[in-house]
Amino acid sequence: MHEEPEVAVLRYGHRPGRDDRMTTHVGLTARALGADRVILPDNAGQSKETVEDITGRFGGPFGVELTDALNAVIRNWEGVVVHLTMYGERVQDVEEDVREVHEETPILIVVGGEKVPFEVYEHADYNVGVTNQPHSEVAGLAVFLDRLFDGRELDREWENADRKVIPKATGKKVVEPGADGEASDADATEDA
Ligand SMILES: C[S@@+](CC[C@H](N)C(=O)[O-])C[C@H]1O[C@@H](n2cnc3c(N)ncnc32)[C@H](O)[C@@H]1O
Repeated sequence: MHEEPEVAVLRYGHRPGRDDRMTTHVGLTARALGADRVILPDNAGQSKETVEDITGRFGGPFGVELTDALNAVIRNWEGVVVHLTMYGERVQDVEEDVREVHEETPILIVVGGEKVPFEVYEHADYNVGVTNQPHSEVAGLAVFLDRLFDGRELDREWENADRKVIPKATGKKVVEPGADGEASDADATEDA
């Protein structure tokens, strides 16, 4: 999926303390569900560290950046800007359009925290609602990415991981990936 044009996620706003987990989860969700990088406000350094730590252990590639110029990131984006908001067009009505545009063009997905200024709505090429009900930036991002990639992100392979979870019906199995990327039984640890 990484030969496709870039998918970046911009976390618009961060209240230290109150938003720490949410901002971290925006980053982790962006990573797990197929985005190439997340851009966080510069007061979210702790979230950056956590997402980088997870990428170091569970694999990448995935980039994490801080910015002190959220509006400039949106204004200067060379591609399509999708702002996720409960007030937007229904995701099921625009997803096909967005997928087509993405075949040729990088996408910046903007998710808010506290109130998002109207300027963002105006600059966005698409304001998209994952339902028109209030919920969470993490939930909205997850559903949108899954629609964007049409589920392909679920089969993604991870590079340079120092551990890999082997899916099990019951219990936990974590292994060290072998040189060929395959797990070896000798490496297996239960309950890691
Ligand atoms: C807790 S909401 C607060 C939004 C705030 N009331 C405003 O007007 O911008 C935080 C973020 O979650 C996302 N969000 C919440 N509900 C959504 C929905 N139904 N569809 C898409 N995104 C949603 C948006 O990105 C929003 O900025």
